[in-house]
Amino acid sequence: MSLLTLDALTVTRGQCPVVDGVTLSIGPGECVGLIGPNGAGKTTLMRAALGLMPHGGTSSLSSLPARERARAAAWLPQAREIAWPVSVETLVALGRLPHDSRAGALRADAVEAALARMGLEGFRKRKATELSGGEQARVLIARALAQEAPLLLADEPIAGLDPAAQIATLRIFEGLAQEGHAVLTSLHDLTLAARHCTRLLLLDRGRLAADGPPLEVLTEDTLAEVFHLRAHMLQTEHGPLLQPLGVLP
Ligand SMILES: Nc1ncnc2c1ncn2[C@@H]1O[C@H](COP(=O)(O)OP(=O)(O)OP(=O)(O)O)[C@@H](O)[C@H]1O
Repeated sequence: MSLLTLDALTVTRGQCPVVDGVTLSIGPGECVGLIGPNGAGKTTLMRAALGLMPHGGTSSLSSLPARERARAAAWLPQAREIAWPVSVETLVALGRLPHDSRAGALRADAVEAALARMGLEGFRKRKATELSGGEQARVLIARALAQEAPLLLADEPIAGLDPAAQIATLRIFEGLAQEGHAVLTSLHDLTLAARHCTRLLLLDRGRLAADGPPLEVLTEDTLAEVFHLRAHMLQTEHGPLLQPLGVLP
């Protein structure tokens, strides 16, 4: 069973393909990290997969009607804009909007579970616009969790979070996968990617350069070729640890 299937997904900006013929499938139980240097095409790939921008090839999500797609996949964009000064619990409850029956849309237990999962019970009455950047990020993740879609796509969700919140968030994503959901998340911290993801997709100038278990993707050769990074991947009692040593010319 696949929750997302891409076949030769391609996005062209001007003459240049920024996502170039990406074919892959993501199924239940997977926590997939999307990695690659700045500008590699990670955001573009996820937005095209969701049908949010014109593309060539196919995505199993992009042709779905909007409400159906929102029940199939939750989307956490990189830009964390909270437009209105609503309470945290109201904002998280907006995640229920794709569920069209009144009972589904108002299911308070889904909102409560999302607030609890993100450690936000104490914030429920606060205005979301009056929280710190990292707190707002947690609220937006909670809104995506409240959606209870089988697949979560998240664009750099841990950027700007403190170290404990980064690990806690990735553990939540791992937990979702263990419950039978799937997660596709872009991230730049390669150690956390290696520790918390079941699989990594490495994008290099729009092309899928590697796809597999983290330690098979994060080799010293691929780190050098794609990231221009000299680095060691150390195996420690706490799990893998990527030690950057220098930038290659
Ligand atoms: N609106 C746009 N118009 C033209 N080119 C764009 C536009 N948005 C992105 N690009 C280009 O598309 C390429 C891929 O961008 P994208 O944002 O997908 O990369 P990314 O891997 O998510 O990068 P980062 O890690 O920096 O967030 C980049 O070369 C970028 O300059």
